[in-house]
Amino acid sequence: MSNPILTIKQLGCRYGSRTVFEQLDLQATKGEVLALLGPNGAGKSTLLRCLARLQRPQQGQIWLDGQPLWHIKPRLVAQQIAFAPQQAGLNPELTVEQMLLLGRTPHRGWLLPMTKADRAIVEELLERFNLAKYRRQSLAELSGGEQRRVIIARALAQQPKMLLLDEPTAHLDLKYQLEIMQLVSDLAHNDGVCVILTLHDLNQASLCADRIALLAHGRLQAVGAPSAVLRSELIEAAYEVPIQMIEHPNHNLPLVMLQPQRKEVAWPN
Ligand SMILES: Nc1ncnc2c1ncn2[C@@H]1O[C@H](COP(=O)(O)OP(=O)(O)OP(=O)(O)O)[C@@H](O)[C@H]1O
Repeated sequence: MSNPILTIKQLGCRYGSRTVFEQLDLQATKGEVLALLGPNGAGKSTLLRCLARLQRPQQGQIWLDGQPLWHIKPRLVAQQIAFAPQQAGLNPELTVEQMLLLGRTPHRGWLLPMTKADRAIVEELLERFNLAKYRRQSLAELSGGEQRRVIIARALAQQPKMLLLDEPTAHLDLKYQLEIMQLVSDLAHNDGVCVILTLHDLNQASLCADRIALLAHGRLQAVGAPSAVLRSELIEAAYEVPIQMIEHPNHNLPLVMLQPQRKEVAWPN
């Protein structure tokens, strides 16, 4: 891989005596969308937290643009990496607008006033995420989907080189799911951002990721293009459930179908 922005070597993480994953090697480049897949508890969020420097791994190393992540000053890390977690701490004092302005902090420092450029970035995001009408409301007053949009918009306000999104489509209706998938693609392919996101919807991953990394049973099981990773033997072993693969009708991409036991009941009309 040429000039990776992110290099992970032999990474291992545990909580107490419980190992979450180990011997994890992975690289990512500018301008790519990398989806992290894996069953509940596989360690996807833990890995994202390590990359956001919120959690120190017990083993291995992470390099950002060739520098060991833990040797870079926190402010410089915050200028380059933005993390949108599954849930933001709800601070009832802060409005949606203030939350987004907070995203500009790494670029201006705590005590410096907002510049016109900071405000313009926040205004554009309020419009883009259809949040302008909620600008003076607190997060606690918003629905789950609206809160997700605020969390993602705040991360974008940081204008990072690497964007980490933990389940960005959770709680979103179809329109916003599609919008997030499109946004992720635009950020990577037009603006050159490296986007790493966790997803539970394997088909969304197939449709929006350039590469997929499959984490299960404490190890990275496979990394590669959707067609290389979304294979029945790999998915069935990772998720421990029988599936069937089909091809998307309009794109040359694999889709994963569940096979529930369904009883056909004839209801009277
Ligand atoms: N702070 C913590 N203390 C102890 N154990 C933790 C902590 N955070 C996570 N774990 C455990 O580590 C494992 C990995 O959790 P993690 O949240 O990283 O998985 P995940 O793949 O993101 O799961 P999900 O898909 O359910 O969100 C889980 O078994 C979880 O219970």
